[in-house]
Amino acid sequence: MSDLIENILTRKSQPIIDGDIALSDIERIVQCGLTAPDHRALRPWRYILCSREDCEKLVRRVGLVALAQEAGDTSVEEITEALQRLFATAPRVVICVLDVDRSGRVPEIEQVLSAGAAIQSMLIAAEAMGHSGYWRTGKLAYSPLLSAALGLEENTLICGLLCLGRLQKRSPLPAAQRPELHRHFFNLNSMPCGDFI
Ligand SMILES: Cc1cc2nc3c(=O)[nH]c(=O)nc-3n(C[C@H](O)[C@H](O)[C@H](O)COP(=O)(O)O)c2cc1C
Repeated sequence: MSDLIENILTRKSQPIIDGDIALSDIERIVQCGLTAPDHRALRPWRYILCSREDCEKLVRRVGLVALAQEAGDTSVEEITEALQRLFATAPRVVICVLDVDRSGRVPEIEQVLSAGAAIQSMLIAAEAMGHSGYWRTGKLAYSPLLSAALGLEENTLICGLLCLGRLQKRSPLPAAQRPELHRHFFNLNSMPCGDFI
């Protein structure tokens, strides 16, 4: 089996990653994301790299946005805590955003699928390079405060906070963790027909 297939089959997200990775490796990983299938070549994705040192900067920006928008203290606290928790899990976070093209040329769902495909490619690339990753969303991805703090427009979605780093020792994929093929993959002849036949 090729290394690529083996990498995909044994891929495992790592929730806590400690070691940092070189910027050149992150650029390579993002380059892999940019090969995602993309209907009509919209190129709707953007990737914002943040390091642990950027966490406080983001927290400050969120505070300023909240002040300007007169948003409640609790939402600032929630986002601050979520940011601190996020950066405690990994040294680098790539914020994966999708600038949704609403011209109607490509349905939004296809743009979201493309953004997801790009993130999956980045996860696989990171692992193939000996690094680790974890795809997160949670309240941060859907926080208008964080979006504003990042200067994102209204038509922009945060599709993932891709945590990246290097582990001293990666935990292996536990046996039988992956779904069984026969539960998800069917032959047309084994599918029930509707009444129309
Ligand atoms: C769009 C998306 C968002 C996710 N958000 C979170 C999240 O916020 N927190 C979390 O613990 N796992 C999240 N996950 C799941 C993990 O990234 C991971 O896939 C899961 O823990 C299973 O591990 P595996 O990738 O090794 O199979 C998300 C997955 C996807 C596809």
